[in-house]
Amino acid sequence: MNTFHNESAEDILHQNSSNPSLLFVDDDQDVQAAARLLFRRRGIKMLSAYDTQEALTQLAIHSFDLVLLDLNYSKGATNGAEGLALLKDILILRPDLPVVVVTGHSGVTIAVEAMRAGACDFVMKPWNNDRLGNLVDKILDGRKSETMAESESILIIASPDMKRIVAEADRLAPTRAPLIICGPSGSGKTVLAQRIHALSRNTGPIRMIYAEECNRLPEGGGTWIFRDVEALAPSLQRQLADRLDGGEAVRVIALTSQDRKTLEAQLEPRLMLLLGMVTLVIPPLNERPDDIPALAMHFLRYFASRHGLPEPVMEPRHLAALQAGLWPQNVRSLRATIERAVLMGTWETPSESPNASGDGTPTLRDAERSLIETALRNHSFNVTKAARELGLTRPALYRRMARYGL
Ligand SMILES: Nc1ncnc2c1ncn2[C@@H]1O[C@H](COP(=O)(O)OP(=O)(O)OP(=O)(O)O)[C@@H](O)[C@H]1O
Repeated sequence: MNTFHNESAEDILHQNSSNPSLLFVDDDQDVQAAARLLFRRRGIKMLSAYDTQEALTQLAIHSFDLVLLDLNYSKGATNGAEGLALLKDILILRPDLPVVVVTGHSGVTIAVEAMRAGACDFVMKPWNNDRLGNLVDKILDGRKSETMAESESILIIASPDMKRIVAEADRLAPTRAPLIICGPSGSGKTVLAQRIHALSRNTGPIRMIYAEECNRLPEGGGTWIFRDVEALAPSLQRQLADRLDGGEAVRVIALTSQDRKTLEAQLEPRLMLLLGMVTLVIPPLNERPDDIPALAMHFLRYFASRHGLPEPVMEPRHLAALQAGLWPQNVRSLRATIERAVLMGTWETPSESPNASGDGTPTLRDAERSLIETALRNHSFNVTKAARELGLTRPALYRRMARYGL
């Protein structure tokens, strides 16, 4: 794992201060360190992300005023594809957030492509400290405060299946085509529909309609997302078909946990024909285990930050157990499991926990864990200071933190 945590405890402490904050996305630790020094001197809070997924998680957790974006994060990558894809995701999530591209390897042509895609400026590496500092000040001065992103709209994708589905969704998003999204409960149909709306040219509102509770169709345009579309009353199905047939300026995205064939048997044939030009099918989570590590890391960081608790260390055996797990509600179940792990501070289920002696009496392990936790909290998770207070070396403290999932 990389150094996502390096300054986060300190920075999280300051997150309520009125200083502006920026997210610096770059895989190079030296570059991160140089930037941190520069912005600290200028009174700007800086958080680091070392790859795409960390950047998305940081955006889910914090409210930033600016993103500085290198365009390559994997070893040897120079074509800027990773950065351009991340830029697109950032602009979907936070259309108003200024993004400045800071790049060396990719060259000016790709930096210009990034500006065409929505970046507000670019700086070549190695940068001139005064120039970069002044550019950042200028952007921050002209910026009104940003509202917090909804973590719920973040879509983490790692598996080939999801990459293919999202690429197809992105391709169709700017059209007015109605869509059906099939997938079991909690698999991500709603987040995908939100992404399609965000990428569409539709400036109207997004309306989330629970088909079962719907007793009349909404008025006005925008994107109408029907959840469990098959539950829409037959009379409303007919009305919807009439309105779509009549060319109403509305984009309909129909979500269902049924497969397409079953849906077809339940929907008014005319409505099925109008809605079902394209069907995107999201597989259950256990059919795409490659998504599990990325989702687990995302939720771990998100909930640790949201609850102000340390992230339990995720060892390979925990990950293997997650990948082998059954997820009746798919990503929703995984999310709940990770939130519980963060809240409990451990991956063990209470019945298996070796931390408790069974009769409620604290064990030596409990006492040690609690001492360590208190020392870490007293020092805002600064490991050096906590180790000094506990009379331990840093490595000895790290070993105990790992043991107790701190
Ligand atoms: N790829 C993903 N990345 C991040 N979060 C996700 C992803 N997929 C799903 N989630 C999260 O999992 C939860 C369930 O997702 P969502 O509501 O989109 O599922 P759904 O298929 O619409 O479920 P239902 O059919 O029960 O309404 C949400 O909290 C959502 O943010």
